[in-house]
Amino acid sequence: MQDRLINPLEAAADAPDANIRPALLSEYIGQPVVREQMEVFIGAARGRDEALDHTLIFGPPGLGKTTLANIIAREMGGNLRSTSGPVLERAGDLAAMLTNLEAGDVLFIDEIHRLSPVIEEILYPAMEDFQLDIMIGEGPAARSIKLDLPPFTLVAATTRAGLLTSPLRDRFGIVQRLEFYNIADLTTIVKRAAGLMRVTMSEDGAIEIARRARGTPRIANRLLRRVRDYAEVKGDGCVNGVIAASALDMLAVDRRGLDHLDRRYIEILRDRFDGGPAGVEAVAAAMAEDRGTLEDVIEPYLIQQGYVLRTARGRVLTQMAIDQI
Ligand SMILES: Nc1ncnc2c1ncn2[C@@H]1O[C@H](COP(=O)(O)OP(=O)(O)OP(=O)(O)O)[C@@H](O)[C@H]1O
Ligand SMILES: [Mg+2]
Repeated sequence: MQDRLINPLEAAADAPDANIRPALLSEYIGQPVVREQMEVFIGAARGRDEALDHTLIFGPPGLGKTTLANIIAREMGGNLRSTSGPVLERAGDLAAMLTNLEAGDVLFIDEIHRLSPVIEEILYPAMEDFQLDIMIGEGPAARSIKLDLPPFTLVAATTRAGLLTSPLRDRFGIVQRLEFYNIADLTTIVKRAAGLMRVTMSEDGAIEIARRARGTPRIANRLLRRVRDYAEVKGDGCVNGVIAASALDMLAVDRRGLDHLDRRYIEILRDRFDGGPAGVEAVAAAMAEDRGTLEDVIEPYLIQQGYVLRTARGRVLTQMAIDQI
């Protein structure tokens, strides 16, 4: 996965993204349903001077979950406190975060599906009644204390909504699912980022990058940086359609936005499993990848684009995949 330029997972090299990450809902491109709903819910909560309901955001990596969490805090005028499921190991870790919140703050828990059951239990009363119920000390000296928490908003993100327990899921008043972006929205995202990065770019340059970004803003921004390098060295610095296309060809990102992992998945399903149906475990083993990577990172886009079907009997390649790959 390491060498995958269009790997949608976040990498250290994406750090400069902080400057191009949208800060307001009006700068959040695409996702019209999510944006419209959040405008209404945030507007209403602000009007009543209440904390926004707890919000769960789910969708494949790189589509803008963390970005949306930041925007919610900003639009609500609260502070954002961030943590993640795997980081919250002990009850005290969560208690410390909760007791430091001020009214109207947003507590952002990334990868909420990786929360331990103990921590989850503490979260329930905190979400429902803004109460913290914890045990202090051990053995005979142990006692339970109850603390009132200020009204806050829990914003949680996950790539695997299916892994959430239903009591946890049910405690979110707002659930938003992010979709892959279409070419038009990705083109706008690329143009906006290019503007902020002071890259000169033509419309067809932006479209070429958008087409190959696998429906994912993080990948679009990453490809933009590499194409800019190419334009500076091999051209006059301007990213036009021709420069973008030859840069992306050099980077082995194909015209459908598929990369070698996507193609390998399709080839394995076609050649070793006769096009399927094949169980996800079997395909993962054949690819020497884990099942989670297949389900989170590779399959969502292939399914959305119509290359692969997920059936009760397993994964099946569509005619389109057989014709094109
Ligand atoms: N709607 C959007 N409009 C413009 N840019 C966006 C949008 N969504 C995401 N981006 C850009 O894509 C980058 C990746 O988004 P983000 O980090 O929010 O993804 P994520 O869903 O949290 O991914 P992960 O699952 O890996 O945590 C951001 O830095 C931002 O620049
Ligand atoms: Mg994130």
